[in-house]
Amino acid sequence: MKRRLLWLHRWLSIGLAPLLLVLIVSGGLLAVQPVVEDWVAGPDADVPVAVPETLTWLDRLDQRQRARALRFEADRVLVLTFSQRGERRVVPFDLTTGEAGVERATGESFFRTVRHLHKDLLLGLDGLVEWVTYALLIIVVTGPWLAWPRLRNTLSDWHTGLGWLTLPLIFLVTATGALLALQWGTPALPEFDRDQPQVTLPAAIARAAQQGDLVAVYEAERFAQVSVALQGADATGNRVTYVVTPGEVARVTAYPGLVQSLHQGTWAGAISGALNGIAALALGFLLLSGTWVWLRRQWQARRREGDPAADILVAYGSQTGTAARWARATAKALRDGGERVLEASLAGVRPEELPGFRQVLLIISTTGDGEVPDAARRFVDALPGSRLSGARFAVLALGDSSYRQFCAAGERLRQRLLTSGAEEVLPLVKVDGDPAGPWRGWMDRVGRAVGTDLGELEAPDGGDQPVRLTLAQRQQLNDPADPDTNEVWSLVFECAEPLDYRPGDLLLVRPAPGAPARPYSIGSTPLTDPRRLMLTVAVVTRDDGTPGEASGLLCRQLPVGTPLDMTLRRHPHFHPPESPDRPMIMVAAGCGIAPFMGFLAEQAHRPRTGPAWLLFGNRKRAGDFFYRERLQRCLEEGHLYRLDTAFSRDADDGRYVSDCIREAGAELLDWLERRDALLYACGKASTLGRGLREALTGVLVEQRGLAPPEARERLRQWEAEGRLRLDLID
Ligand SMILES: Cc1cc2nc3c(=O)[nH]c(=O)nc-3n(C[C@H](O)[C@H](O)[C@H](O)COP(=O)(O)O)c2cc1C
Repeated sequence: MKRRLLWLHRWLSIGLAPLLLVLIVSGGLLAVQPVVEDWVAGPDADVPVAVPETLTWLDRLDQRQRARALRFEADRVLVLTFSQRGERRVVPFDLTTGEAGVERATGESFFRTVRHLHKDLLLGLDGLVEWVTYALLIIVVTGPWLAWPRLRNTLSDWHTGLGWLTLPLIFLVTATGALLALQWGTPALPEFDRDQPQVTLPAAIARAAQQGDLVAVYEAERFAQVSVALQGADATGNRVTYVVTPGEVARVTAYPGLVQSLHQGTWAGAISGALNGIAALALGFLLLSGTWVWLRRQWQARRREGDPAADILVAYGSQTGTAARWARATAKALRDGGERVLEASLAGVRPEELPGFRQVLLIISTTGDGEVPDAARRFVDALPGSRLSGARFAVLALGDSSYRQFCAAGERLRQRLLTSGAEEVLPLVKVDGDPAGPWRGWMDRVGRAVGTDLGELEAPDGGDQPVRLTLAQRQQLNDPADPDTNEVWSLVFECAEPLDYRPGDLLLVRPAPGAPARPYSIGSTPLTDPRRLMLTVAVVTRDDGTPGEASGLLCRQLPVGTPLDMTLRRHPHFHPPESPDRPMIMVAAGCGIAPFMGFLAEQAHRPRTGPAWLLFGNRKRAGDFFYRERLQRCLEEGHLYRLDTAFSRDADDGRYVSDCIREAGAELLDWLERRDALLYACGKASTLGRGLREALTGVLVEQRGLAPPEARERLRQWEAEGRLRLDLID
């Protein structure tokens, strides 16, 4: 329901913005018209002038009966308006002397134009104005259902806050506008024949006095070619309005009527005019601020790293950061060669964008059992059915031939691009292990394909680093007596040399020569002790009940005190925030807590003002609440600002970490959007990965009124911007 309302509110406003703006600005000007006119011309008469005296003055001052309008003002001034050959003249007469004063240049013709603009856009489009008025009423009425006001200094909160604050006023002017469009509250005018001779002002006044109860006059004006509308008073001093047509003298009772005077802001003189003016200002602000917020979001969604006018796209799909690092080196080499390059994660690219580039270079790794990295999955899934003729691409596929499906993700990407009609400009290059050599060969051909001399190529810094570590401690974290829990160990390794790494980097363990390496997140910081490094490892159980090779080696077979050769790999995408005041949210399921113990250790050593919030889920509070005491201490010492837990197999809980996200949705969004927090999540792709995306999508739908596709798009955008960082492995 809320989604539909938001859809209506947004698209009616944006679609009709120019027309709405014309109506709002012209309405605002008309609201202040009486005040401006009083200021230019002087206030109206307090007392009407008797009919015989009015007729005498007209007889004296306008013998040829040319006046179009008359108006008595204070201090005995009679203003006559003449129009001759399309030109309006406004002449004031001092009734004490009978002399004509200086002709006035009133704002009347300006306001007449504005009134026309307000009623029919100067083009006779009163039907269109009518529909736009109903649309504006829908926009105003749907507004309050979309968000509560909040006292925060962002443009979108000003939009909501001001909308709520001025709601009675803006509702009044729009609802009365819609009623008038429906002909409610407008006076019923007598029928008349436009071919009849014109009724003059004195004739109209005389007839209204004879046939009706008019005894004194405030003002009169000819209208609709042959008629006269006049305002005066009856014998008891009550205001009366007459419309005198060639055939009829009609006393109009409903004029101006409550609806009309509410809409025009004339029910309480200058004050009501000012209130309507405020309503118009508020509506104008709401329209512009709402549109601006929307445009800004659109623009942000398209923001990428690099040159907006780039004609070469370097895009990557990376699970643990290698492809991203080589993509960066690729982009840098091309930029150094004078090319205009856009560098982006495939998480932030749509297939239909590819034909817009002269050349598309794709670097993609394979993960899991021949799978596409998480961040690139959406892109690869969207390829079938895309029409990409005109797109020119080359793929560098990273992989490891010890896996059964060597470079399968790169092959799948290439195949789908070809099927969609894209043209492959260089043959696919498959990388086995270290990309340095094959990358240089590929770049030579890339340079030739784009016609640039790439010169000296710079391989990325911080490549894999071989390390020899000795197991120093091993401690089981789950309760071995509880068969409901997974076997998880905390391992501490020592190194003879100080190690250079950051929490979140990876330690690759190859259990036997030729066997695939397994990555483990490092959960310590060199700030505590540069010669020690901590891992949290779950024992993988294979279908036949035997443990996985790498996890079995680390948790069961490797005796304490034994050295092991491993590889340290940078994973900069999953480091704690660089800026010390940037808040961080950590979402961990099971042994996904691994890197965050390092984040918290770093938090304790670096003076940081940005708070840390951990959401942790596992099976049983008593059996596998990993690092419980240490987390408790972090809370007490203030390194952890908040800890939410969920235990799915406890009778008194039964929640998953994704439920924690749903429950804390409003606050979580506040951290992400207003406090510019980073959200990290670590766990299994199949469980945490899916649960987290669904929960965050649900929160955006519920809290921000987005449609699910929009919410998913927002997540994709956050992932592409690096606000949402996932380390998901199966
Ligand atoms: C858990 C895991 C699974 C992998 N699965 C495959 C695979 O199925 N096929 C393959 O060729 N390479 C596989 N690899 C090797 C990676 O593709 C290779 O290490 C690559 O350089 C990683 O790049 P990235 O850091 O950008 O994800 C796997 C690596 C890991 C850590």
